[in-house]
Amino acid sequence: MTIIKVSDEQEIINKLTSYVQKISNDAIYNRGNFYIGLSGGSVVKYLCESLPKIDTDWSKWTLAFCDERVVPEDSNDSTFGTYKRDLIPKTSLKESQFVTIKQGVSAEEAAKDYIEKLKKAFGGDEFKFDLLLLGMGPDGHTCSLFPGHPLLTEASVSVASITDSPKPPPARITLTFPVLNNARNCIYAISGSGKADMVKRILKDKEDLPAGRVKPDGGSLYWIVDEAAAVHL
Ligand SMILES: O=C1O[C@H](COP(=O)(O)O)[C@@H](O)[C@H](O)[C@H]1O
Repeated sequence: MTIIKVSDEQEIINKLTSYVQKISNDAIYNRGNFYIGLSGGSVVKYLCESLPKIDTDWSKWTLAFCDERVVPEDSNDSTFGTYKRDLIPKTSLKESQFVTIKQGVSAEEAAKDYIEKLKKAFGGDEFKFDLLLLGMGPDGHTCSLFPGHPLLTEASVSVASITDSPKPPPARITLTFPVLNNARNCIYAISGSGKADMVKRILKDKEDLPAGRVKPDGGSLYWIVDEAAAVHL
């Protein structure tokens, strides 16, 4: 694990730009395509600023979601809806390159459908992402994997549904830990004093909280943390 301390949010964006550029171009050079998993929450604004600065072959990108809220695409809570509005117009990405959730169905059905869509995208049932871009809530959750929730030990499915998310909206789908820990690279982008206590509990005190369980098997893990969030490290 590499912890990268930066001064502020602008530096988080700069670091993301250089890391994603390198990882995407390596993936395209070595395997001909690039599979990335995007998160929601505060990470969205960083990515909508950093990704358009990247020099890459956008046509080789497939973009899926580490988790997604089961809401209409035009809802402010829809993670895809936000990237569609704030990222796509700034790049030459096409909407069809995003693996999106089925609309108008239950979380359970959306999760099952998402597994099928990922199988098509990856050409098989091993979902090996080149890069997952992750956020962490002040309670230590990542994706839609919350402290103390039974989904933390879910290993029978690659994408699970949740209808009792402690953070609204309650219905979501999420990648499970076996998929997260099968990624080639995972990057957390964390900012602000509101995350400082949790950053310390996970990175210094090594408490067993969901975000700390991301340890890609044979892959690389980076935590980009700004000064305010890293204050207790
Ligand atoms: O609800 C969610 O929360 C986490 C963390 O969000 P943040 O705003 O505290 O950064 C996010 O990573 C996840 O994708 C999202 O659905």
